[in-house]
Amino acid sequence: MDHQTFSPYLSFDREEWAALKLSTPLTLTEDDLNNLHSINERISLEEVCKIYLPLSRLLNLYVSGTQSLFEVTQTFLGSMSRKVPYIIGIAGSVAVGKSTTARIIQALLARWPNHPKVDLITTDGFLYPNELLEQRGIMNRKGFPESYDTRRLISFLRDVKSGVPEVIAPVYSHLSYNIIPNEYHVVNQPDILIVEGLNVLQTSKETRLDHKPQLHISDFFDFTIYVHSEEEYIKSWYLERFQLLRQTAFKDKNSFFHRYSELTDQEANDFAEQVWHEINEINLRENIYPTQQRARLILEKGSDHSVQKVRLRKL
Ligand SMILES: Nc1ncnc2c1ncn2[C@@H]1O[C@H](COP(=O)(O)OP(=O)(O)O)[C@@H](O)[C@H]1O
Ligand SMILES: CC(C)(COP(=O)(O)O)[C@@H](O)C(=O)NCCC(=O)O
Repeated sequence: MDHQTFSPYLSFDREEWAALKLSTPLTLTEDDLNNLHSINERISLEEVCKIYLPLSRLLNLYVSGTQSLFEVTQTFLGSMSRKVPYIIGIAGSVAVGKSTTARIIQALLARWPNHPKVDLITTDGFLYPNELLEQRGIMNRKGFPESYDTRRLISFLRDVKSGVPEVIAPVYSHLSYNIIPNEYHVVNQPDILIVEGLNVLQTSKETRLDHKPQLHISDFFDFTIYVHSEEEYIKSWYLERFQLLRQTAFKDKNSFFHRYSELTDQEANDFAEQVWHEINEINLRENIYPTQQRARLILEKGSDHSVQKVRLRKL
């Protein structure tokens, strides 16, 4: 017996995983490809076919399984309550590619007939506003567990999972580097909700004083994905993205980082390296990477973002 027999995960290399596309009835149209390229122009057709189509097939089977389970429960109860959204969580480091992965999955899942309405939110909307982070002296801890209004996120997830219509999520702007006052994303009973963020697999550290049972963010997910890569690659993607934003979004006078658009490339790189080392790298090591083994599926990306390995929990 090899070692894998005793792992909770089944492990697939790129080609083994690609073969699982099998009879996926859907092929990509020109429009689909344009849509995916508007998410990220560097996504190749090969990557979509080998990695993301099999993944959408697997997710479709899981969603269908849950929908069937819902129907048998309805038969058992003799009632007709509304089905509740299937929630997929996507976790991983800052800049590992969570939001790109989430948007590709959203686009592909929406093409299956049994779940056309796929919504997506990011947990950054549940960060405390900068004013509050400053008051608490934790502005340099953005993304750490204490920087999120976890109670509010849990209550949002509980409402969505209870079938409540029009549940609102606050919205974060990377441009203003803050929560946008009075702006909300309304989640209105989708078939599937994708929730993407650093913290989706985290459990709360504090113990409730009243000893009542405590809910964790991860309690609400039907399926969870952890996007993994080597720290060295993730750091380089972070630095690249920072340089790219400097040439685009940071030029905007309303951007929090506007002053960095005037720096030399070297100065900007030094600044981004500092933010990486002092905030995001520490958070990855202390609070994000340790949650990896709680995911049902792990995507491991190589230096060019291509997925090299997929690990799927046996149950
Ligand atoms: N599959 C991919 N192929 C090519 N580039 C990617 C891919 N995924 C992410 N990127 C790039 O890597 C950087 C980080 O990705 P992003 O999705 O913004 O990360 P996160 O949401 O985890 O912070 C971005 O510049 C993005 O364009
Ligand atoms: C907003 C973030 C915490 C990401 O949050 P998420 O959407 O994963 O919940 C992160 O992008 C961030 O801004 N980190 C702080 C350090 C930095 O400026 O990169």
